[in-house]
Formats: sequence, structure tokens, C-alpha cells
Amino acid sequence: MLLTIDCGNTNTAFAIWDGSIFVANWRCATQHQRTADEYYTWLRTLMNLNNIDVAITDVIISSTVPRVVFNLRVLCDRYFSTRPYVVGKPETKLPVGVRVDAGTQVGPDRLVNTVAGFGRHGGDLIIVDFGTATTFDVADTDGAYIGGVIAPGVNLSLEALHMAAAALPHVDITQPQRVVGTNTVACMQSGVFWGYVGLIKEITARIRAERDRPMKVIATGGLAPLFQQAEDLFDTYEDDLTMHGLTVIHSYNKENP
Ligand SMILES: Nc1ncnc2c1ncn2[C@@H]1O[C@H](COP(=O)(O)OP(=O)(O)O)[C@@H](O)[C@H]1O
Ligand SMILES: CC(C)(COP(=O)(O)O)[C@@H](O)C(=O)NCCC(=O)O
Ligand SMILES: [K+]
Repeated sequence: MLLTIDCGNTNTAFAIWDGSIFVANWRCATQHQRTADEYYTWLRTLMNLNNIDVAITDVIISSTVPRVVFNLRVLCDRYFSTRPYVVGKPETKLPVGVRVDAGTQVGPDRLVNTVAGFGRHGGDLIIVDFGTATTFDVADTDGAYIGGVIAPGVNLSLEALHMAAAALPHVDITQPQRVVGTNTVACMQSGVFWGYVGLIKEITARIRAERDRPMKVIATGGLAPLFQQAEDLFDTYEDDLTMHGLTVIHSYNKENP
């Protein structure tokens, strides 16, 4: 069975793929200090709790935090006796091209999203991923990753206000009833929520204008539905997009060793 690991700057998601469906998925906070033994006891406990008794034979990792990869590699070696595919490393091939400035290290999550989006929808895509940062990944007609946009994440934006201004509290994102807030929390939520709706609209419109062709907009990440419920911003929402992309890249590498 395949273990897929999507390590973001905030959370690390693990999922088990049986070849046709994900039989389980779990998340933990991303911490580069976490050891292979800690990962394994945590995974083993969750597998036992969910009565999942399978042997992990293959692992594929996408990590936007380079430091965590070392301990994840140790996990694979010590407990699963396998060498993981790590997206972004030369030995892990991609089924799509990457056309960016020479020397640019594209975030592996963005490459994985592009592969997944192209596999499901074909080319000419804008993929919006709500993570620590909000990324817009642009796939060309042939599926190649050709760049995109990086914006501060929703929670990061709220956290930045709290960190930088003595009188602004820690606030969770929600859709405010009105634009004009009548208390501090409502004002902050309005700024970030409606500001974000504007950001998404403006960036997707400008990408479409720059590319001068119709482009489908796919959203992923837990906060996407919150924005979609307020305005029709995306063509589809696919929560499993990154994990799906990892399974596609794994198959591609197995078939093209
Ligand atoms: N369904 C959700 N509702 C509210 N907040 C969420 C949801 N999903 C993720 N978040 C928050 O969004 C931020 C980004 O999380 P995540 O997608 O795990 O980022 P990353 O992939 O960069 O680690 C975190 O602060 C997380 O707590
Ligand atoms: C933009 C990101 C920080 C997003 O990461 P995430 O929010 O998923 O943790 C990550 O994709 C990254 O570190 N990218 C490297 C630079 C680039 O993609 O061009
Ligand atoms: K991500």
C-alpha cells in the first residue's frame, strides 16, 4: 500500500492509498524536530484505532519544509524498508513540464497540484490552494506548470494583524454579516474576508486576461468552501487534490523507472 505525505508549513497530512481509494487520512502539526519513531508510533496508533491492518510498501512525500524530509526518510527506511519518492528531487519524475526561470525552486505542493489538476481536467487551469500561503498555480494547455501567484494565507493575514498591532486580538476567519464592522473583531474579519474575495477575483481575472483564453479555476484547502459560499469564485472544489496528485506521480514513476 502507498503512504502519501503532504507536508505544508502548518500541517502535515498522511493518507493511505489502496490503489483505488484513500482508506484513511490523518494530520499532525508540522514540526521538523519530530523523529521517525514519533511519526511511526503516532501512525501505528491511528492505524490500530481505525482497524487498518495493511503493510506500507511505498511512500511518496511532498514537503514545502525541506528540514522535515530527513526524519520522514528515516521513517520510511526504518519502519517500512522503502526509499520514498520525494517530489522535487531529480529521481522523482513529473508527468508534466515545468517552465519557470532557471534556478527557481518551485514549491513541490504546487507541482503536485498541477499534475493532479491536469490529470482530472486537462490543461489551462488556475489552481488555488489555501494553505499557510495561498498559491495560484497556472497549468498551460499541455499541463506544464508555468508559474503563478503567492499571496499571504488567510490565517497568516489575520495573525499578522494581531502580531503587529497591540490592540488587535487573535481572530478566526468567518464570513462577516456585513462589510462595515461595528466591533474590532468584525472589522478585522471583514478586512480579511472581503479583501480575500477581491484578491481571488482580481488575480484569476488578471491571469485569464494575461493568458487570453478560458481557464478553469480549481480550489483546494480547507478554507476554500468558506469563500465559495459567499461568491461563485471557483469552478470546482477538490479537497483531495494534492493527495490525488501524489498518487499520480507515484504511478508515473513506477511505470517509468
Ligand atoms: N477547514 C478549515 N477551517 C478553518 N481553518 C482551516 C481549515 N483547514 C485549514 N485551516 C487553517 O488554514 C491554515 C492552513 O492550513 P493547511 O492547509 O494545513 O496549511 P499548510 O498546507 O500550509 O500546512 C491553518 O492555519 C489551518 O489551521
Ligand atoms: C508558497 C509555499 C510557501 C506554499 O506552501 P504552504 O502554504 O502549502 O505551506 C510553498 O509552495 C513554497 O515554499 N514554495 C517555494 C517557492 C515557489 O513555489 O516559487
Ligand atoms: K498546501
